[in-house]
Amino acid sequence: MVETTSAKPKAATRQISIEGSATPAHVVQVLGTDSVTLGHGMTTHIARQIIQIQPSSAYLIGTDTNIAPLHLEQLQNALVAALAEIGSTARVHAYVIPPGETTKTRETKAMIEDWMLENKLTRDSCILALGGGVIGDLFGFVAATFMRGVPVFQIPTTLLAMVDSSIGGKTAIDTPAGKNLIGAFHQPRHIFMDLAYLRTLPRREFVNGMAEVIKTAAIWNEDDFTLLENGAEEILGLSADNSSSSDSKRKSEHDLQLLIQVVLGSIQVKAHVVTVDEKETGLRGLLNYGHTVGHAIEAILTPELLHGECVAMGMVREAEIARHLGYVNDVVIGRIVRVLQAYGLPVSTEDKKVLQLAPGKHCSVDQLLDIMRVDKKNQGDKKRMVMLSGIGSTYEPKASFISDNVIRKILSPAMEVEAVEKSGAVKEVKISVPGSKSISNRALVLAALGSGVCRLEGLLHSDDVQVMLDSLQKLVGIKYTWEDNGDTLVVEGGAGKLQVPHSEIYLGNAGTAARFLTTVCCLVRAGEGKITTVTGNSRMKQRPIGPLVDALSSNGCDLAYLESQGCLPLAIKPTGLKGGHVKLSASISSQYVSSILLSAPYATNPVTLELVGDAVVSKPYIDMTISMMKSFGIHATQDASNENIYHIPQGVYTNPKEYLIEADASSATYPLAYAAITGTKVTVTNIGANSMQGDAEFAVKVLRPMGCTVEQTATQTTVQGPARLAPIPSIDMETMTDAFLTASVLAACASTGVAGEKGVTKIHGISNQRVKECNRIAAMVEQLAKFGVHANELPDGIEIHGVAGDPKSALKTPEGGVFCYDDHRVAMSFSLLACARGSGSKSVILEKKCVEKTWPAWWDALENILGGKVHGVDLTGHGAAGYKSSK
Ligand SMILES: O=C(O)C1=C[C@@H](OP(=O)(O)O)[C@@H](O)[C@H](O)C1
Ligand SMILES: C=C(OP(=O)(O)O)C(=O)O
Repeated sequence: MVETTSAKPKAATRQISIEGSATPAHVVQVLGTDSVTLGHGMTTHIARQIIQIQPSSAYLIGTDTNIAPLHLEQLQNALVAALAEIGSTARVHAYVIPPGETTKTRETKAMIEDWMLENKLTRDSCILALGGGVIGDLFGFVAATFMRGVPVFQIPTTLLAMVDSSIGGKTAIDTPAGKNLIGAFHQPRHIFMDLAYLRTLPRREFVNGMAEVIKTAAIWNEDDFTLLENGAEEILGLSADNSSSSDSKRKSEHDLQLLIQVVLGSIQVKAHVVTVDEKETGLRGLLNYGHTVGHAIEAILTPELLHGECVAMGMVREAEIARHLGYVNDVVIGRIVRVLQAYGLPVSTEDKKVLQLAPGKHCSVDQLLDIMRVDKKNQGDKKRMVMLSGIGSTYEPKASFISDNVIRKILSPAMEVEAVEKSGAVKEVKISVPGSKSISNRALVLAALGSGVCRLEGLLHSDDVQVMLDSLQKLVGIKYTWEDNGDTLVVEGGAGKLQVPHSEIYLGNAGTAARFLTTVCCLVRAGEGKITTVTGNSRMKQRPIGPLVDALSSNGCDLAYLESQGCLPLAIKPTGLKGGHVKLSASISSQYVSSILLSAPYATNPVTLELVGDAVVSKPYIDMTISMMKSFGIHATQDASNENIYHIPQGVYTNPKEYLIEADASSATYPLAYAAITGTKVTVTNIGANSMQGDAEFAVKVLRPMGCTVEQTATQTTVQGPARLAPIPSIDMETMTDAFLTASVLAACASTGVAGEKGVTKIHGISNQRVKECNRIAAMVEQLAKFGVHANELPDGIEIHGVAGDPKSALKTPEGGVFCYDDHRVAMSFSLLACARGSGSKSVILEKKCVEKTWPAWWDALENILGGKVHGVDLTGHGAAGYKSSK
């Protein structure tokens, strides 16, 4: 592997002062000469420089009808004045075309050329491309071929054109076969980037350019990437139509310096890369990160979606391909996704924004692969794309060859899982599972509320944690940095300082984040008249939060339901939490209890929390909360005479220097169950009896009674599956509710060993699983039936009638595929049942992406570590009606 990371070079740069501008400009070298001037308010300078660098008989400004009314006259006047200053009689012309990619054609090029010929422009003329990427590419290409080539100056007016297309001399037009397929390398004489132009750039266009800035940082420089991660709100505030920033604020020196830092960092990389590899024989190909998939998406979604938006989606997919190939881990994907989302860029073609902007358009995998066939980076029929090896580094110093099979697997919405063939000797597989969702989200709340710096090691990188990180950034204003290639997150706590966020707190379908942060939002005191909106996805808007809201309201907090009673979204006023005696009903979710516990130290008075009503569920999670609060310096205690009463002292969490997050015991149930269901041996190397998670007992309490050989040490768990799984007549899984789905698919394969007799397993204590990511009990009954397994609901659980005899012959093909109800645990559990089917059989698991809630790399782990076989399938298009998504 070629490490391209350490202190990678950027192009040489010097500062100059510009007449009439208070801000010094930066001059960047490309191909050994001063080629880019980046400054603010430089029209006069630009005009004088152009006529000095390139004395000509005529100057033709090429622009479009969007830019012309804003900037053309000013530039024309400046040129005329500059020419007059030196007594030149050179002509100044303008050619204005309609805006947009659709004009970047052979026809427009011919029209411009004919006009130039008619107007007697000669070889000593010069073209000035004033506009975005289309103008730069098109007028650049006109310049490349007019009279065998005339000089061109690039004057980009969009962020995208500044950081990307204006540098490097690529010029082109589009043809029906694809974008930029006909063109030439024609280096500009100079590129003038006047940041004042960005003041008129709409926010969406600004964000469009940020996609390329993010891309460049991702392949080249982690520090630049960190700046983008932490500065999203501020950087977005620099866009023109940002309502919260007035014109005067935008023009402030600090903002301008930040903008210069962001743009300069990016163009220095591009300038360096172009200098090393002008004609793109290797290194320059790295700038195409995200573009192989991105261009294919763009070909379908243009003009509704912009180039940067498509590249953003491409970056995520290409990073996922790198993860599948083992080059990067979840941390990298998490950071890429989070930073793109922070700037409002779409990260998947299923993104709400994409569906709104391009309704009715669909990117089928076959179509995407087909479009990729004409990518310029391809060698013959071999596709190439840029593989990251970390943030700021790439696997090769050029684009890598990737097989269609791999691309299909990552792009497909569904996964086909092959049955696992039993081989003779059992070999042991070792696997470490990702960090605990529950512990990650608690640790983040604690560290953000605490004082001092905390290094969180082993954090989970998944959707649920992502929404927590984003929200804390907004609520507490904390900044993060990553160490050890992203394995450690360094959080500087706010010591209880909180603010009403500028935008809504969106928590997807993360129960922990939604519940924990509802109380944190009540803690906010400053910001009278302002409101925090807490919301989630459509399922989260159905999941109950009423008991928590009731408890907080009775304590003087002001929360209002914005849609349905008892559910998100909520409007929360910054009242602070009064404290004292708080009564709470916790029979639906223990997360309500953890929520109040976590925030209680910051109440005005010490909190006594009394749990009332029916029995409390998921008690191990409450113990986990108390134990973690202790690690952060606050000792909550259970009342000596009433175990339903907790006393929480006031205080501020003291951040431990380091906090190690346990691996996820619920996730560990899947590889362990894989051993159980396939009769193989699996060791989960990072979950053992020492864990504070209830689900860590799954192996001992569920797998062992089912006939597995289980060895559990303090830190790891090994399971050897039996020849036949035995049913468990009755088991209470109240302390490990999330693991009941895993147990259910095992129970489906369990039999008594008596011919023709079905083994029945009854799971109790899990009734609140009806209000999780979906109604999980109903979901299991429905989907098990597709495999020919009968199950029925119990008031507090599920009864499963295992197939009599060998599951290999008894389990049927789940016709229409397994619906996952957008529930990660349904998807992971049924992917195991698919492994247990007869030789050669294949089962389709729809909505494969839902695993990203807690284990984004599950499919990679199933195939690359456990030894399962999976294939990407895209059932949309043919027979799609049968595959309705539950979303
Ligand atoms: O506090 C936590 O981290 C969790 C508590 C449990 O929820 P309930 O208390 O609602 O059962 C569990 O299902 C969830 O995945 C995580
Ligand atoms: C129920 C779950 O999640 P949450 O309640 O945190 O959304 C889960 O992970 O299974």
